[in-house]
Amino acid sequence: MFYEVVIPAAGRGTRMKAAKNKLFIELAGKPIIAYTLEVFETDPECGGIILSINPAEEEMFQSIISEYKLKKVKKLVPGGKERQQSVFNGLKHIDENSIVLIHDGARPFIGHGLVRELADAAFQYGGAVTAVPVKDTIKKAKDKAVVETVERSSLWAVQTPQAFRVSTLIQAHERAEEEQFLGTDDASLLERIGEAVMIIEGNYDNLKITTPEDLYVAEAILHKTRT
Ligand SMILES: Nc1ccn([C@@H]2O[C@H](COP(=O)(O)OP(=O)(O)OP(=O)(O)O)[C@@H](O)[C@H]2O)c(=O)n1
Ligand SMILES: C[C@](O)(CO)[C@H](O)COP(=O)(O)O
Repeated sequence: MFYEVVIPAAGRGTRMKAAKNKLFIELAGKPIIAYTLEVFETDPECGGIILSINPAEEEMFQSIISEYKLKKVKKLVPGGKERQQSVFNGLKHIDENSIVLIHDGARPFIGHGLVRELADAAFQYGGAVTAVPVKDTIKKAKDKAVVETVERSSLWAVQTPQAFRVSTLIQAHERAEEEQFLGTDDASLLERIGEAVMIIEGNYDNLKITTPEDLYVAEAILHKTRT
């Protein structure tokens, strides 16, 4: 299934506590964002990439695009204050009759197989996310006092890519904006307006590089995939 992708890359990386956008941090000599972009660059089914960025970082992104010969990056658009706004800004540049994938710049370890499964599922159902079964016991708490233990068998830790029919996702974003709803992922915007979202089981390697210790894990995953 032919698709386009929006990559939100305009975050500040607050939790990484680095002096720069965490997407410029290098793993084995290559910036994190270059790994992420290369997955889509090398997938024949990907028609184009829209990158949402902080305009102050445009030169850095352009230099990575040129160094890694990323020809599918069609446009750099300004990101927003929140991830949701960065995605919405990118979405405005995607053909409304197609399938779009939304994928965090900070998740470099995805493969073509999963990407294609998601695009196919979005064509069939409207929305699809990749997720892994939750491994820990999850408790709800108020002021650190436990309120309840949530039944784990139905819990999934949701990742990106998330794939959608473009018209459905635009409608969901417009409604969220009108109603000032801010979600932590795009699928939640579909869920709240009653649109279907299917889960495609992914893998635990699809790490979102968020905090400093994630860099050690990322190096290990990279090493594993190269040996
Ligand atoms: N206003 C924002 C916030 C986040 N992102 C992007 O969304 C993805 C997931 O966000 P996260 O991992 O939370 O990144 P940051 O926002 O950079 O991190 P933090 O929340 O620690 O500041 C990242 O690729 C990030 O660049 C974005 O495009 N625009
Ligand atoms: C969309 C997401 O990757 C799903 O796991 C995640 O929620 C984005 O990161 P954030 O830390 O919530 O911005």
